[in-house]
Amino acid sequence: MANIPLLQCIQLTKYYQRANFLIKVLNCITLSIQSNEMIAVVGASGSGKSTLLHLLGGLDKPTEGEIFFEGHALHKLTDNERSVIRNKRLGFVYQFHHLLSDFDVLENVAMPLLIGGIAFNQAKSRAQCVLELVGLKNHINSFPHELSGGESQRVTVARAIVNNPSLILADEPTGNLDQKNSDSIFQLLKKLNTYYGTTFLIATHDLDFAKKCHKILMISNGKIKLSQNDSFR
Ligand SMILES: Nc1ncnc2c1ncn2[C@@H]1O[C@H](COP(=O)(O)OP(=O)(O)OP(=O)(O)O)[C@@H](O)[C@H]1O
Repeated sequence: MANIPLLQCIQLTKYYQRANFLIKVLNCITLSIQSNEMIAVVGASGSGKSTLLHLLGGLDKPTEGEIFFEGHALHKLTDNERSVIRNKRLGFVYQFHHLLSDFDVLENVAMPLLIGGIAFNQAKSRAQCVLELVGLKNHINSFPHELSGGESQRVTVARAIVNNPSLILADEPTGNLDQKNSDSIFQLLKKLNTYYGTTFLIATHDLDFAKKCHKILMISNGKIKLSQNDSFR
């Protein structure tokens, strides 16, 4: 029997309003993602990578089509219902780190747990474990402005995984990093994929990064092509 996909979208279409007309960014996309996959999303600038991630992560609603995540029909839920699922089951990693500047690293990472109603001490100790996992135990009391680009990105990854999500959507996670930091972020995501079974969908312009993922999803002219990565290592 075929596995039930972790995430599935059926005939997904997205239009945006631009001045007096509508632009169609995604055109009738159908896609299934199984647990444990690590998929790179590639395509030219403006092709719709972020748009796809936002729709699949329930941050925005499609104009047409259906999205199912762990059996939930995201397209039918209210904003509130989607945000509950996002907080519990999904993690997001952005290129621009979106760390809260008035809070230290530990508090930034603990924040999703605190928002989810977890007691402070428990949230803090879980955040501490995750920061050790991403190699930042010496920075738990640093503030975002005291971190390098690579360290900030590790904090973002730590914050994304603190809830133990089944799916992480990463938008240009290595966009502003040098090769060494980019490799190290890839190794970190790969470790989470291998040891914890976390599924990843990663929008990237970095083709070397993409070549190291299990599959590559190419967006062009509103359509997608998902292929097994022959050069997967
Ligand atoms: N909220 C919005 N309103 C109107 N148009 C939008 C909106 N968000 C994105 N777009 C347009 O949709 C298209 C796809 O944008 P998107 O950000 O998804 O592309 P992308 O592939 O992630 O680009 P990049 O690689 O440059 O980050 C672009 O033409 C963009 O201008």
